[in-house]
Amino acid sequence: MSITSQDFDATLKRAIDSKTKPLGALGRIESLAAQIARIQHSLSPSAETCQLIIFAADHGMAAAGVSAYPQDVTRQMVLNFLSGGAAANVFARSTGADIHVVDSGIAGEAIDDKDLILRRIGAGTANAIETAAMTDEQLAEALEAGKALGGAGNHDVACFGEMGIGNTSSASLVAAKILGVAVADLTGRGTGLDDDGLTRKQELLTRAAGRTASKLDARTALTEYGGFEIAMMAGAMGGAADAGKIVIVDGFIATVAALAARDMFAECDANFVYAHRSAESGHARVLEALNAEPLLDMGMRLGEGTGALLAWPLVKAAAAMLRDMASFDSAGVSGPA
Ligand SMILES: O=C(O)c1ccc[n+]([C@@H]2O[C@H](COP(=O)([O-])O)[C@@H](O)[C@H]2O)c1
Ligand SMILES: Cc1cc2nc[nH]c2cc1C
Repeated sequence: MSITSQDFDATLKRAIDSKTKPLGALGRIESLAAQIARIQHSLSPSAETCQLIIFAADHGMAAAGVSAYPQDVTRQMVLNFLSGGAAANVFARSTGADIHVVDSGIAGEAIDDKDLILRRIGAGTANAIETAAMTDEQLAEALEAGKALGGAGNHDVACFGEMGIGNTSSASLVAAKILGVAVADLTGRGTGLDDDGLTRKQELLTRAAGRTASKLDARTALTEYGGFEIAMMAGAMGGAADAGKIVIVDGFIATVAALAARDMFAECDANFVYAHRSAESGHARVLEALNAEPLLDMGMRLGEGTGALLAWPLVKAAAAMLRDMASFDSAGVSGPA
């Protein structure tokens, strides 16, 4: 006989409330544990193993001057990931997560490195200020490749990160079109534009947004404005959720991928845990639209999945709490008077 979700929720609440602590005293760790238990349909859940996949790609828009850094930095940072020197590598080592890097469409020749996963959709997107960033076929290919990568392997936890100069512009446009809001309201400084740079970015993105209707479905928004890494990450989030993994959503760009995934893949968001509130100004608004309260607020705006990696220990601890903590009965501790 199968247990209904109502029965499961009641049993789960009893299990959490019977742990040796005052009722509710572990705060958000308790709701996080409940979410993980529902994802795994288990009162002994596990979040012990974690994989970070970083998707890297370039953006035609970068040439218009929407970023504080040159496009070459995407490729240079991928080489840095491959030699283990980036923040994502350091955090993966310090938390014990596995890390993989995917070329989703870096400009120029493909990088020749045995550790780099090649899923190149193209050598960067077209300039989305003037024209659609990618074709329908390219979007379908990126979503499929992402789904397969996100669903593979047997880690309990999947973190997805990105690297792509210009991708805050792409993410702001995709989010604005899915939510039907003005892109200027979701436009921030990215890697660190000054005031003049931000004004110019807002003007360019407003021009780009003017090419299409004010509200678009996720697939059209990704085709018009998405990056290959953002589309692949959205697919990976859907694939990982399908495979029953806990998905930790990183910063601004990753949250926009989650917003798109939610529109495209039914019920995947039940598996999403939002890691942190990025300092990128549009992130708070997108999180609000998702009704998501992230675990951390560290003033970070790096990307690469760094915020997701820092949130993993909280996720791991929440699962361990439910699985391993003694109950009042088993420990012989008195309940409330
Ligand atoms: O994750 C975030 O919230 C975040 C916020 C701002 C910037 N980034 C990173 O910075 C790059 C994009 O910034 P930009 O200014 O080139 O659009 C890209 O590689 C992202 O990983 C990431
Ligand atoms: C140096 C650098 C590292 C990054 N990591 C993610 N986005 C980045 C952007 C820059 C510019």
